[in-house]
Amino acid sequence: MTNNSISIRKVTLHRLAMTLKDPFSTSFGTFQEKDFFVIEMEDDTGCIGFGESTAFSSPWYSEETVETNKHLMEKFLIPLLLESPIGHPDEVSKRFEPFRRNNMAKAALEGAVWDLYAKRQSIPLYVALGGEKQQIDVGISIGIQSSTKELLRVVDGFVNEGYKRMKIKIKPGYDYEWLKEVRNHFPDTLLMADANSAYTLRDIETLKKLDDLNLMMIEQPLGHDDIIDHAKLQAQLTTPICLDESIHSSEDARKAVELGSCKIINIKIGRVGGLTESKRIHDYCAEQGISVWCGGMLEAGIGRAHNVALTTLPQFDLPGDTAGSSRYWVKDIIDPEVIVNNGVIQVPNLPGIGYEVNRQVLESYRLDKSVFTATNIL
Ligand SMILES: O=C(O)CCC(=O)c1ccccc1C(=O)O
Ligand SMILES: [Mg+2]
Repeated sequence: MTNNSISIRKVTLHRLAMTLKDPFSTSFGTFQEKDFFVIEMEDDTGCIGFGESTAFSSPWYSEETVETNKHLMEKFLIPLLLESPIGHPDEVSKRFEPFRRNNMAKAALEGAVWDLYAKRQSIPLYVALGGEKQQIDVGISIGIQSSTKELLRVVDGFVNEGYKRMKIKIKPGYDYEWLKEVRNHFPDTLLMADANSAYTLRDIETLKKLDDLNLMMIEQPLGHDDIIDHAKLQAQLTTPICLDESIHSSEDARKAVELGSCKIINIKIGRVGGLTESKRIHDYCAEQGISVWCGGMLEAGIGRAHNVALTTLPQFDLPGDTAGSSRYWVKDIIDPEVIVNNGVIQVPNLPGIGYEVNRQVLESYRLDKSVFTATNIL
């Protein structure tokens, strides 16, 4: 270990409950309450880094939940971080490797180490990651609506706000006809669909019809754990398939690309186990000429800031789902909030994640707090 290595002295888990301004519906369920952890990590010099957990309360996007995140962090992952100094944030995912999966629990802690690492050097997190962009283009993800009229109204609002592309959630019975209405009203808008695994190959005729709508891509139409059927489907569609749920690592990305299961990958830091693995997928996709974009998990400000930093890497060549704080929250936990102007976020040139955590607001949402130090876990 060099004397630059990071000795973590204290990890605080703040458990927060926030309520979305509007319910958000997908093919698998409706979200309004968001329960998650803010990870506060302090080193032996008093420097502090922040991370945010992305699992939901129910295991319907992936098998992880807020409670499994808590279990993994408290019992297995935090003790590993407190055990010995860390030379570089890239070592964190390596250190977590003995424990299978649980990527969102790992990513929440790893994100705090990355922020801490950047803050110790007084450089922005995006610079520490090797990012280049000073501003990033973003789109928005639109949940399932009650009527086509309502869907058109919502799309119109976000088009007028300047978001760079509209992603519309679909499910069987809420797909072609609904999207055709949107396409007819917005002939030149960049549109895509996200099925969250709601279809099977038996639905191929419906999925092929979507080829008429000039969609940028269809995200995760088939099984959450599938790359075989997606390859069969991609061979029969002109619209590119983008994988979300199926990709948990750079190895998954390689296999999916080699099989022809997708032409685009949605990178979510939580789903793939952290920023180091996100970068690895990014680098592989850059080599292969595969487009990537940054997905979202309805994050509060800290998770959102991590997404902004990651998106500055060059192969993030399509607008992601990182909408502004005000799309989700009455009051976000960071100052300033993430602001989107005409579909563009200005990347902050401040140390670490580049946004201040507002302790007063954080505490107003806090249900619980637990503290771990090198001594009290022994
Ligand atoms: O606005 C966001 O943060 C992304 C919203 C979104 O599409 C989503 C929200 C919850 C669970 C899964 C997904 C998804 O990308 O599939
Ligand atoms: Mg998705």
